Amino acid sequence: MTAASRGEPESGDGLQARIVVPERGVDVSLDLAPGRVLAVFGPNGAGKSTVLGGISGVLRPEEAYVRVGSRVLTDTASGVVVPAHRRRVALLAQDPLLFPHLDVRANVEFAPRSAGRSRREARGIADRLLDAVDAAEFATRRPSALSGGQAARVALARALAADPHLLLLDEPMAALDVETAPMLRTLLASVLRREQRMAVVVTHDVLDALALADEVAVIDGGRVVERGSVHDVLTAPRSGFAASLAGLDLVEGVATETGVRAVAGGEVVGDTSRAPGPGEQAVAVFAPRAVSVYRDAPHGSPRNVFAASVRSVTTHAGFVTIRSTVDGIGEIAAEVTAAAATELELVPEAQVWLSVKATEVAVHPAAG
Ligand SMILES: Nc1ncnc2c1ncn2[C@@H]1O[C@H](COP(=O)(O)OP(=O)(O)OP(=O)(O)O)[C@@H](O)[C@H]1O
Repeated sequence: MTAASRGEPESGDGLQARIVVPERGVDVSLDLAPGRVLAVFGPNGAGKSTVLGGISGVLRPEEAYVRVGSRVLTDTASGVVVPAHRRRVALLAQDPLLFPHLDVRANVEFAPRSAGRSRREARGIADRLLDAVDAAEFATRRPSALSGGQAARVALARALAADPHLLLLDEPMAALDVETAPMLRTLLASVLRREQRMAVVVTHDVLDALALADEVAVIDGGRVVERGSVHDVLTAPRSGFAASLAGLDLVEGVATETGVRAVAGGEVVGDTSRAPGPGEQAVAVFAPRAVSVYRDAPHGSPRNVFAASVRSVTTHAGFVTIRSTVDGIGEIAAEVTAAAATELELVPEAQVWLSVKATEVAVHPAAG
């Protein structure tokens, strides 16, 4: 069976991967063009690390096809499995896993030396990369004398020293504190851009998508449920998970002539110019700040008016987010100013009315 007959492109310069691990409920196909960065999101246990393991070769899936550029690294159908260390695929996880007995420079020199580079060449590569990740001053230290953020930068330099065709980052910022993470993110963004690296970044932080990625994939329940440019996924999400990343409200259901009939029976009316045909799976998406909150039923005739019960009230930078439950629709978040929240006495269990103008609601096809 050829790659094409399995529905996979046969050649190309980018990444083509299908990872199937039935005992983990994972069946994921991913592709990526050269020089592009993909951010992968998904709930805990969705299968993100399993996919990276399959691509990097540290995991041997039952069924897999991995091609990076013109090299087929795994093809279980024809028995091809290139060992992890010969893939030119670098996997960088939360734990930097530096060699404890080597100093920082020797850690970075290790890959070029193993690839047959001279001592002088390896030294040049290490010094350039340590400089790029702003770690030149630690060159002679042992890993045990580095902070978490310093070790993460050295681990990045070490990964790049192997000149990988593909860089896989598994929550690279997760173990870092709130001051170090933005620094590493900025550094990673400039390194990836400058070196035109193809990379897949698994993350829970939308800032990583904004700073590092060109494209986003959402994995849920072992499947890719949403895929698109960072802009499209964050401005017009099609899954509840992507909507929560983007900070938008999303109501799932089926398309009607005028909007979306939610699973629980209520209807949200909206702009249907990009909607699928009536009866198809659809989502209604709107911004919490487009939701008006009242204590009494509003007058006039906005199309979407819902009686709601406040569940939680949280504040952020002078704005207040009110999450409420609406019968027949589900949970809706509204954002108001702190002044308005005080005036309306918005506290948990308050009974309120929510209204959203139909022109503020985008109706489009639901995710995969
Ligand atoms: N070593 C393992 N052996 C068996 N099952 C595993 C193993 N590692 C993960 N799993 C299971 O495989 C599924 C996918 O896990 P995976 O670690 O890939 O998810 P994830 O999306 O990376 O999650 P997280 O965001 O929590 O890191 C889960 O159901 C998990 O329990």
